Amino acid sequence: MLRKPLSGKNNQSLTERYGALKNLLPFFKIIWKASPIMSVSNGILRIIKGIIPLLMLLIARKIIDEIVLISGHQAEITTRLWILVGSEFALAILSDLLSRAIALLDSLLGDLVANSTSLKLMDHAAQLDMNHFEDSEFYDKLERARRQTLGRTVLMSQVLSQMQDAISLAGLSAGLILFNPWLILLLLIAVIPAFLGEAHFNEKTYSLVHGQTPERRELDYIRYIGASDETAKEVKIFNLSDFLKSRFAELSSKFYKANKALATKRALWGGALAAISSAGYYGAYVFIIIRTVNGSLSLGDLTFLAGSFNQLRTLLQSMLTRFSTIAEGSLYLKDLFDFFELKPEITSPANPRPFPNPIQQGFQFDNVGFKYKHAEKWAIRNLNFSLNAGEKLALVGENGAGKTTLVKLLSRLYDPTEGRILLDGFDIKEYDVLELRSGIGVIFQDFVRFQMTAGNNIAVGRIEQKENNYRIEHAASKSLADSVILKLPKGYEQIIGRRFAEGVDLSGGEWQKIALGRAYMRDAQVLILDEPTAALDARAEHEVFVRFSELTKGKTAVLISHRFSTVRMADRILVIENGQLLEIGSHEELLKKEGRYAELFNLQARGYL
Ligand SMILES: Nc1ncnc2c1ncn2[C@@H]1O[C@H](COP(=O)(O)OP(=O)(O)OP(=O)(O)O)[C@@H](O)[C@H]1O
Repeated sequence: MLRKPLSGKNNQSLTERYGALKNLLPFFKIIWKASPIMSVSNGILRIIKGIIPLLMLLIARKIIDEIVLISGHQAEITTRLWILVGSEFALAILSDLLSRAIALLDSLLGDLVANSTSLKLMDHAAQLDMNHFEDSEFYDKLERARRQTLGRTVLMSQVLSQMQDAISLAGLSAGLILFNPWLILLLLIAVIPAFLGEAHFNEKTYSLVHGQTPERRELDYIRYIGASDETAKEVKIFNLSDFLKSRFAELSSKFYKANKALATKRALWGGALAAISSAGYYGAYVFIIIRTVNGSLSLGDLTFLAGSFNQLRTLLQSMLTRFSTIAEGSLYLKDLFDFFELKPEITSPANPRPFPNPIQQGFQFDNVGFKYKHAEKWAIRNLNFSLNAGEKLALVGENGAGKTTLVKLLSRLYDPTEGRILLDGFDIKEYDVLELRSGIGVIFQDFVRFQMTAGNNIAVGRIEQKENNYRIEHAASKSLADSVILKLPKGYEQIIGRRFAEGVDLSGGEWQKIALGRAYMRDAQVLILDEPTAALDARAEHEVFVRFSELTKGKTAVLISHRFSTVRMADRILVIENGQLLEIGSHEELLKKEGRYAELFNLQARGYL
């Protein structure tokens, strides 16, 4: 849990901030891919919308001058005036329609972009190694990349609006420069201080949020354990609610204080800078009024200039402010692209060897050692043994001895830190990793209780066969899961687990029968069962074993168990201690040897283990 203060990361340098703008290019590629038609239409509509402000001001100027002209001589409205007013009206309607069409396109395109990015995120996360998932920095990256899905939709419309405003800006400034270039200078005085203020505070906000990611994850985690189906039982029994609440309050009040300080500063500075901005605007206004009173400008000119100056000020200010928000948004994009940059290390070779079917010789551990990332001690070291094709091997050892790690290495969830594992004489790295995993079925002791239908919970063993009801039901009957499922109100269609409406929870042993069903469903050449019967009652365990030889018939199998009644069914038993091989042999051989296995076996036989 949290140890360090909520200081946030140090400020980004200017180059780092604006350098992040280069991320906009790949971002626009993503938008383009989401829908080329919508992207183009959006661009065209915004160009048209960008020209309208200038056109409207020019017409307004002509209208005023026409009115002044008429009112001196005649009392009737001229056709020319009607046409001018009509044109302005038409432009106003067009502008409104364009705004709505643009908003619609933005939101549709935004949805498409958010969906495709989320899919890409899921896809990429699925390809990464287990190592990544054990790294807290990875989770921070993933979290930042995920959090910004909505922000990115906003970023897209902001960049497009920026382009649209740039078109309006170019038109209006041209008019202003033609009249008096000094007005542009006043305009800059009006907007630059406000922009610098905004830029500064955006940077501070980003740094604060960026630095708070680990704590925000902790906050989310506390919220989750405070109220979830999986934790409710222990939270109540151990009365953890106050403990969790106080941790939540402590963290959230730190967030509040840090955010409050920044928000207050931002408001104060924002107010002062806005006053400077108004002073610049009114300076220009007074200048124009004096020139009009002098008679150097017509009333139409006054309307045009005051209007265009005001619009330019608003435009520039929003563009500059938006620019720093865009720069900030691009920094978040960097988090997303950083995440996509993470590359898995466990990959298939360019020309993989065909996976043997059937396996001829089996696996061989050749001086295998493995250390988990960030761990000091070796989980497995100097491991030499073979797992012959068709053999049933049991792994025995105390908690933490390295049994599960060995299985993870065999299925290439990790690669050995030293030594190699051979399959039919070749390093398992020479085979296609997906084919290798497809040839191996592992049911872990901490198997996942998917909050899905009972049928799908078994089908995950071979998900491409999820429509094959016969195979699913057959697997369920072999693993004894069928008797559990038939009692459920909706049978195989019943959602199990408590997370969703109508979900029905199962007991630990019932879940285990479902998980065992996955092994039958998988029907792989190599079967690995990690504590397959730990939660089963005596009768169910016995029945599972009666079927076990059928399940593993003709297959290579690895069985991890602390129960010696299970272990003795294996052809050979490997006793592992502190990551090293201690003994290997058949049940009878090891008993005769009177080593560790015999000691543990006799202890259990006498009821001590
Ligand atoms: N993801 C991990 N990161 C760091 N160390 C780990 C990780 N998983 C396991 N270990 C460590 O590696 C060693 C071997 O663990 P492993 O899970 O293989 O033991 P095991 O024999 O399966 O134990 P058990 O009988 O309790 O299931 C232990 O010391 C454990 O703490």
